[in-house]
Amino acid sequence: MIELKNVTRRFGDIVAVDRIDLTIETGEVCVLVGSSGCGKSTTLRMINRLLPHSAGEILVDGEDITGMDPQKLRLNMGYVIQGTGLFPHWTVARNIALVPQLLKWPKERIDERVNELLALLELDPATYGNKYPQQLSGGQAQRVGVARALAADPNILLMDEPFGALDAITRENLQLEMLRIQKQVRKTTVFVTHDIDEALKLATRIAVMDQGRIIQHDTPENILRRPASDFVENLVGKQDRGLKLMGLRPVRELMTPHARPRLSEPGADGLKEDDSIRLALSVMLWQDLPQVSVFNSDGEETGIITRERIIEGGA
Ligand SMILES: Nc1ncnc2c1ncn2[C@@H]1O[C@H](COP(=O)(O)OP(=O)(O)OP(=O)(O)O)[C@@H](O)[C@H]1O
Repeated sequence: MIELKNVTRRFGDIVAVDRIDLTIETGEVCVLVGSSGCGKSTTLRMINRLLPHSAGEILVDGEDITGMDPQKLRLNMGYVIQGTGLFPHWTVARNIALVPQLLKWPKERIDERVNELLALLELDPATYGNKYPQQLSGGQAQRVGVARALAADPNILLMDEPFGALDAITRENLQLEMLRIQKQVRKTTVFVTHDIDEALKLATRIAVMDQGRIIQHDTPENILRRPASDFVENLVGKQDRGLKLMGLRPVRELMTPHARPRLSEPGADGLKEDDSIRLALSVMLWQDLPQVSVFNSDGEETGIITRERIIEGGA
């Protein structure tokens, strides 16, 4: 758990972060969102003590970080930044091995861990382990950055606009990867972005910041349904809130289940129970279908979702 209590950071006369209180529970993904210069990165960098705070208290699992050895603190916090920060003259494998090496893990354990992480990030270890960062695409390099942050299995993951420089498709893929990985590894994560759609997709809770203050800290659903101010309402977009809410809900919630799962033809068309209702609607509109089949993770058809049901209960 991470707790910020009445935390302030000044740069000369500028108050970059202004008396914020924020609690991030273990296993949560807290996304800090807000316009440029509102204090997101400063907040993140105070948590791993890259920046000291000017006032207030920051606690990690109940312990005040001011009294901790900064190196030790950072070894327990993976840090991912935009543009990756990979060492250009080191291979991918050596970059990922950085923290385990600092921790003096035995070589075999490091090799095993590097391969395990490359596989987790869907990069073939034999193909990518010996490449250099400049031989990778932006998306691949960013995956390596995430692998490096996870290398020594830290409890906490700090991510500062990690996908900000990527094209829309790569970005979306990495967001999906991150959701998948988070299901497996459940790290307490603080993620900075200025993209509200990214925040809605990834967060268990969103902290909206403006001018150094946190103006709302809530679940994505509540941020959409009950924005605390005009600022938050404008940030989430007044008009397409209904669609954004549909994006948060899985098909499972509105499907009509079959009495028992049915075996399906290999490659049969349809949606997965975890797909969003927004995706279901999009598929139906695009293919002009009144309903679509829904499949479970074993590939069995478990029900259908209809256009009518979505319109009745979608948002
Ligand atoms: N090292 C520094 N020296 C002086 N002022 C700084 C420094 N770092 C940040 N600031 C100021 O503090 C404020 C908050 O900056 P911060 O980088 O935390 O914002 P941000 O929300 O992360 O913005 P962005 O999305 O543009 O990265 C800004 O006014 C910025 O100019």
